[in-house]
Amino acid sequence: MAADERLRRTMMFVPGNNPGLIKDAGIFGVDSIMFDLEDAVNMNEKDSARYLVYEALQTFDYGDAELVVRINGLDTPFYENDIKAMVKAGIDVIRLPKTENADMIHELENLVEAAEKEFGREVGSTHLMAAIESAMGVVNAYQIASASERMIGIALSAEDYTTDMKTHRYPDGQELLYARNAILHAARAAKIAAFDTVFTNLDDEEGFIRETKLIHQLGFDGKSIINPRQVAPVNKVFAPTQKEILNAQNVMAAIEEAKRKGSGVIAMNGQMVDRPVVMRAERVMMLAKANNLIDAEGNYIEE
Ligand SMILES: CC(=O)SCCNC(=O)CCNC(=O)[C@H](O)C(C)(C)COP(=O)(O)OP(=O)(O)OC[C@H]1O[C@@H](n2cnc3c(N)ncnc32)[C@H](O)[C@@H]1OP(=O)(O)O
Ligand SMILES: O=C([O-])CC(=O)C(=O)O
Ligand SMILES: [Mg+2]
Repeated sequence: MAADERLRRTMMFVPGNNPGLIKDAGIFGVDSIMFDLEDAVNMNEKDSARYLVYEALQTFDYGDAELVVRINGLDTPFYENDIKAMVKAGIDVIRLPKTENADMIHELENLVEAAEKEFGREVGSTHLMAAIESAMGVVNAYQIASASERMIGIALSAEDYTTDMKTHRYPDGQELLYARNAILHAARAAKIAAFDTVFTNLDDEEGFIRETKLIHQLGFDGKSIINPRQVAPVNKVFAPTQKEILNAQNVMAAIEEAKRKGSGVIAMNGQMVDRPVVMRAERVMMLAKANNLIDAEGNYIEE
């Protein structure tokens, strides 16, 4: 599947030092599994975690999930070995934490390309994404997002970001309003995905759903998550309603009719249907399919 066609509603952190979690990470239906070599792993376990994730990637079948690894930052002694091992293992996406500027993506890209050549991987096959965790990163978000053809997304990392901003996270999320919007605009302008940050209080399901509804409304593609219990609520928020699905089906039928008549635009119930409307309808149908809300013929399945 092309990198930009994927659904990326849930990107689940899996600590790279925990064999049990790594083994079972594929059974929860997440869109992307993100093995973590950075902050979930103690300093004295960096080498063993890298080895464990490398072995897991050779051993386990994670089905259709996109496989991502969060490597250690460019200010650590670990990132070069992380990049080599993960490229050798054939990881889909490398996520760089604490990204401040485009030069960091260029450095990452050079090392990834060298590793692809060293290990006989196709040059360009390893995709990249950046976590933005500071004021500097937010200010440079578009430069970061557009720094490489390999970039598939940027993510807000609010735990470190709020620390850098000399605040902390509040239930209403006002402290993240600017960063969320800046990151979204940068991602959309660069035509890559935007991911919202983790929600760390696993017992506050109501707060988690409230935050997910907000970021869905803003336009994020999905959320970084830390636990399988967070998958179903995110998918539910991102699932289209029956009305949205029926409307999308009508749009697709109308545009087919327009094409038969040799036109790219047509009116449907007095509303103009053109390319942006069709693109929204296509995304609704993709989400409907992912949530098993339509059958193979595209008919809505009554609950
Ligand atoms: C600020 C940052 O950098 S955030 C990123 C770094 N942090 C992380 O990676 C943390 C990832 N999450 C976790 O380690 C765990 O979810 C914890 C420690 C937060 C909570 O763990 P638990 O209390 O065991 O959660 P819970 O009881 O809900 O787990 C349910 C099941 O899901 C499994 N599970 C929980 N989290 C994960 C995960 N992230 N990946 C895979 N499996 C998981 C558990 O092993 C358990 O399986 P079982 O039923 O077979 O025993
Ligand atoms: O990427 C995330 O959401 C987790 C993280 O590192 C942070 O919040 O600092
Ligand atoms: Mg962080």
